[in-house]
Amino acid sequence: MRAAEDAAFASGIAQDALMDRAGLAVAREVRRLALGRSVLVLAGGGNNGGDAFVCARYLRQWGIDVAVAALPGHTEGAAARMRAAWGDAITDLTEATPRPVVVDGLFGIGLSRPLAPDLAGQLARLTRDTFVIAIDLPSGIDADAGQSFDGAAHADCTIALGALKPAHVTGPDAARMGHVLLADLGITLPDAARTIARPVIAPPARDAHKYSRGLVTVLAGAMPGAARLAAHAALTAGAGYVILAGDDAGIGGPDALVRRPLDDPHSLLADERLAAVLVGPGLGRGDAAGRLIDAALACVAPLVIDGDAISLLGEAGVERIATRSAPTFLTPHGGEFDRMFGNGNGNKIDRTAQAALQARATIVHKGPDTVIASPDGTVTVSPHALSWLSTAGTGDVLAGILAARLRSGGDRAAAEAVWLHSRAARLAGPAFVADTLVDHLGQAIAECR
Ligand SMILES: NC(=O)C1=CN([C@@H]2O[C@H](COP(=O)(O)OP(=O)(O)OC[C@H]3O[C@@H](n4cnc5c(N)ncnc54)[C@H](O)[C@@H]3O)[C@@H](O)[C@H]2O)[C@H](O)CC1
Ligand SMILES: [K+]
Repeated sequence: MRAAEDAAFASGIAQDALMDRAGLAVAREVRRLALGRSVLVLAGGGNNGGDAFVCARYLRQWGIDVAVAALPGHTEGAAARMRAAWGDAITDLTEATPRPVVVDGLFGIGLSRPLAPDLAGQLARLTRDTFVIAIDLPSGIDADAGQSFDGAAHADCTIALGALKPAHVTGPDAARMGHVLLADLGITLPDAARTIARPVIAPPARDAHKYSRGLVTVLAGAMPGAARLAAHAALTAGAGYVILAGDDAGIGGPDALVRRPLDDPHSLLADERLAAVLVGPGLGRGDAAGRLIDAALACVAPLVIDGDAISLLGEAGVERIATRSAPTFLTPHGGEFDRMFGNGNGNKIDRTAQAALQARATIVHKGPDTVIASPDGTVTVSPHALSWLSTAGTGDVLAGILAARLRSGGDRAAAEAVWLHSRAARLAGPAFVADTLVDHLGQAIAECR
């Protein structure tokens, strides 16, 4: 955002004009949301406060009852000019009284440390039992989502200026934003991370057959139920033919699943018609698991690696994955990700993007926020998973959907899979078992027209 602003200034856009756009965009939303109620605008000393003064000026101009409480501000620059242009009463934060609608314009992306306790206390006092609209970010939040500070504000609605920042979509503070709206400032932004959108999934071609739709082989291990669940999800999510390979994989599951023994995994995976191989769900961590992983890594088909397989491969697996000739997809949750890539610094977006480059693989880093990063640098964030998804088996379903989407989804397969999985969870309603997700995949796909 800083770079985009600098480029806009260099191209001749005046800082005052940009601040006016920002403040006006906020004022329009405040007018819409306040519904005639009186408004208290909190203004900080920097540019976030500058936006707040612009907002207050427009609200006053539109006849809305608005008061301003501010921190001491800079004496020059755009923010100081906006403060001067307000030209009306300004109270100290400690003397301000709450109003039904509070606009939080204390700090935005310039925040570099936690709010001082007395300031955090004032902010909490003024935002209790009021409708809070945050300018760019609730004050006290690290915009880069690198860390989570004590004393940060919360909002009912956050108006992100120009672009979503990492904290809007990832990390624990994403839950403090309320409803996030994005205001266009009319400046050019680099092609950075995107949030997920409903994919378009075409029906199979008129002359489609089971192999053109995609042959998927799922390798079963110590807990064959997990592999069966993944295989069932793959069948339902659009694969033409699904093989469930394993010693006792023959119990239960749909009759359309084709069962194969796993006595010779190398020749099983040598089938040139394979659209995808999935290894990991319920694999276990014994010697047999290691041999299956070796066979899977050696095969020339696109490969999805999930669960135990990621943990078993660990750090040493990164290089082995990077040297594969066919595309590889990893679907770790946080713990599995850390086991393979370490739990280094930075937010989830940056860490996942870095890992994708290292492993030359597409990584679906799961959690309440799922980050999908490809080796070509593309990043897609799915910000708000349903917390009901946090049960055993839902990851197996995701891995199966992903394996199924690889043939027709190509580069978009991972985003398609995450969207379908998340949508199926919403359709399943609360308190479902993972198996139930599979029953809702058809409806989720039907929505992707
Ligand atoms: N650049 C522009 O013209 C526009 C920016 N927009 C808005 O500006 C903010 C970012 O503004 P900035 O001045 O860089 O920072 P803040 O207003 O967020 O912070 C001000 C200032 O406060 C100091 N500071 C940092 N942490 C603390 C703390 N914990 N306690 C006290 N003081 C702190 C630090 O010196 C900061 O510089 C952006 O979010 C937008 O709202 C607009 O988009 C329009 C154009
Ligand atoms: K703010």
